[in-house]
Amino acid sequence: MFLRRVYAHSLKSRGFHDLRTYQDDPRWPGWQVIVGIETHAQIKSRRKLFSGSFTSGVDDPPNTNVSPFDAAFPGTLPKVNSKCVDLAIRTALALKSSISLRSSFDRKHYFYSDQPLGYQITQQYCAYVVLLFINIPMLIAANMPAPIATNGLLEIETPQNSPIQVRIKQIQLEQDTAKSTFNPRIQKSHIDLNRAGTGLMEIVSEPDLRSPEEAGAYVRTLQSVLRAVGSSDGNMEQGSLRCDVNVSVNRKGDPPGIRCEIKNLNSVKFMMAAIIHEIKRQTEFLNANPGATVPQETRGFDENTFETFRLRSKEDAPDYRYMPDPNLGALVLSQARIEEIKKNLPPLPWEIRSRLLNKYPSLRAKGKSLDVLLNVNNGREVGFDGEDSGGAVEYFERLCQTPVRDGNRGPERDPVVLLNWLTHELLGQLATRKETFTDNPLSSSQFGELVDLVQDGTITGTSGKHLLRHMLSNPSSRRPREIATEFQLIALTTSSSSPSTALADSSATSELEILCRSAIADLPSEVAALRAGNKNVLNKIVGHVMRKSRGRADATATRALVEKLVIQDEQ
Ligand SMILES: Nc1ncnc2c1ncn2[C@@H]1O[C@H](COP(=O)(O)OP(=O)(O)OP(=O)(O)O)[C@@H](O)[C@H]1O
Ligand SMILES: [Mg+2]
Ligand SMILES: [Mg+2]
Repeated sequence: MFLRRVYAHSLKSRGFHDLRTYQDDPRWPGWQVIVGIETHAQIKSRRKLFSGSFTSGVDDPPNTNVSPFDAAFPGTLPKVNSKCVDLAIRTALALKSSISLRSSFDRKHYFYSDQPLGYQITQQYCAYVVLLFINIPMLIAANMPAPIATNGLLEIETPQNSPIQVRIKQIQLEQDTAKSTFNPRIQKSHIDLNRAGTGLMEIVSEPDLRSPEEAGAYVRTLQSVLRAVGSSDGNMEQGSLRCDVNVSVNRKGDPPGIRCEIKNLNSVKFMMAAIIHEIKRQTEFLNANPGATVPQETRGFDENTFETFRLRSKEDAPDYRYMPDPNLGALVLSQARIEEIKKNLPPLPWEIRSRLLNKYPSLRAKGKSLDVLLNVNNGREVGFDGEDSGGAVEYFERLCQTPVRDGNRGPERDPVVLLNWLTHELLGQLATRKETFTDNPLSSSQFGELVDLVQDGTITGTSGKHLLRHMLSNPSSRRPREIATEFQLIALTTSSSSPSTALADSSATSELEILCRSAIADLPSEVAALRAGNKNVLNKIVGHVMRKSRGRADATATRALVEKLVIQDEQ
């Protein structure tokens, strides 16, 4: 009993007090997987954390945004950028953390070419002097962890489970490093100091995740929170969000295993693949070495082989020689400042989600697409005045309104159809162009009209996608109907199933008939098979017509017409 209590206490002190009930996973039966994630999110501020120089985008020429402090010139001093602090407070409030009214900065020493100062300024310990009055006054230098926020909570959802509460251990402010690139051809390293000193938030989760899927959901949810509060772009591809993932395995009923940390993962896909490989590697090791524990290591991830590899063992772990930064005083926050930021906190993803579901109940079945929408909802400009330049959610809500065109009310729009077009087609095509929602040049009235044209049969779905591609490449204020007419995208239909549009005129009808007749002439053996009762070949004939019409033929109308013509010819 006593030992059990001691064991429970030791787990609790290591952050495991909330161990969830064991759930067997058929991919690794008998094993429990534990994952904790350290996320580094670049703070979305115009200036760096401790210097006045601007932060850089990916396209900035190397070494253009560098102050003497960023380049570690002797005699230069850091000065905290209060905007970065405010954004960290926003994040902490969104993650339901307790904010330290007094925190401090430390130096974490290591020597690397992308680290001009020879140390990184971060938040690790608080070495201030505490006066204790017991019998005689005692002076104690307390080494207390002092990050800006601790004890947070983030609720995540996975399709398999009910919502999971992931505890956030701490949020700390720190500097980003410079970037070094090695050119093997000329055997030279190049250093770009643009990133040096950019503000980062390290957000550390407790070991509350139990599968690669939960880890993926955690990072995606965190991304949407950071974007909603405007504290980070959270863009993994561009490096504004990077994850170190800690993985351990233990047999059912055993205490948690020894963790290995996989560094610097820059996509959710790679992170999940790294976890899967670690589970395989660690369980194989434990099966092959009964009674042993997994050696604690820091590992990297090879994006080509999808495997992790050893970087260093615990024994080789560097001694960072943490010490308080003597050039930076304590970071003292007033309750009033925190309250002010709280008052202006924009709605959080889960609040927006439930508001949208209330307004459009049919979206309940579209949970995944809704998450995509919330995740890209970062159109707003960062500012504390509550100004909103319009994110993806606002765009979607504008789309859902019944349009009034030329004084007439348009058709009622279906939120499910609009969400599909927005998340699959619009975001999909933007992604192939390496763009994000903020680059979308289509107004909500243009995009809404485009979807209306497809919905009322004026153009086919295929033509709708072509039209969208064209409008993304050639931004203008022109109406989609006008462009569709100019490019002859108007659907070819039969007169009997003519859509409610004046544009599907009789010439279009005859064009479809001509195309169907020529397909019948081109495919005699398929026509013979159709006559013999093989309905499957109909798809081939319809496909032929669709191709010849460059996607303008309406599939249902074409099907009916081909059948009719084949039967007619027979008679
Ligand atoms: N047994 C375990 N299995 C998996 N993850 C664990 C386990 N124990 C702790 N963790 C996770 O490891 C992470 C530890 O991060 P933390 O920043 O506290 O320390 P660190 O990795 O030692 O330091 P550094 O910031 O220098 O990398 C946390 O996310 C925690 O949840
Ligand atoms: Mg850490
Ligand atoms: Mg770590």
